[in-house]
Amino acid sequence: MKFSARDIILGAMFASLAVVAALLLRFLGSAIVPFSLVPFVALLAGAMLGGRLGAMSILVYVLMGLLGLPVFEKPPYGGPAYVLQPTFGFLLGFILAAYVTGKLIPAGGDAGLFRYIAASLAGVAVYYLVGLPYLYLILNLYLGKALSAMAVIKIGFIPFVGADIVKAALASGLARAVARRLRAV
Ligand SMILES: O=C(O)CCCC[C@@H]1SC[C@@H]2NC(=O)N[C@@H]21
Repeated sequence: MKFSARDIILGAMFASLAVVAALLLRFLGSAIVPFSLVPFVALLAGAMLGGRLGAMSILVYVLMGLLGLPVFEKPPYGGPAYVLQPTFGFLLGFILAAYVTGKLIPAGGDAGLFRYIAASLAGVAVYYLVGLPYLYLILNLYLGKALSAMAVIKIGFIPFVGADIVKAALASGLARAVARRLRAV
């Protein structure tokens, strides 16, 4: 897999944006599943950089955290043991979501807004499909909470899905506007 200097700079920028997005909302407290702006960054990375580079940028963010940098939103904020946090599945899901979102948008910057929104919504579906089963497994099998699937949906999906659709729409609008501007120059 080859990346140009431009790819590396863009990937690093989006990894940094994910860090800023996580740090910005730390003050919200330590709910089991926090409100997060990282999904917005992941969808934007996929839509703007394409599947491969978008996913790579979010992978770099997740690896920074796993290596011990305090870049995640919830305590303990980083380190390898974060894989046992109930929300770690969402972080894995963001990598895949960036990939899927980017792959569903044709390169070249002339896709319509509907295409961007559909691709971003597919990305939202992807991170929930990874994040919710992971949340269920960690809460039940590791933390011994005995929660039903419905209870997990009430903690990890219902409070957030509306705002996540808004994030997908905003990421789509921004990515398309930037692509059109770049095509015009
Ligand atoms: O940093 C973490 O530990 C990941 C947080 C995941 C939060 C999830 S992502 C889907 C849903 N939308 C949000 O705004 N928060 C949750």
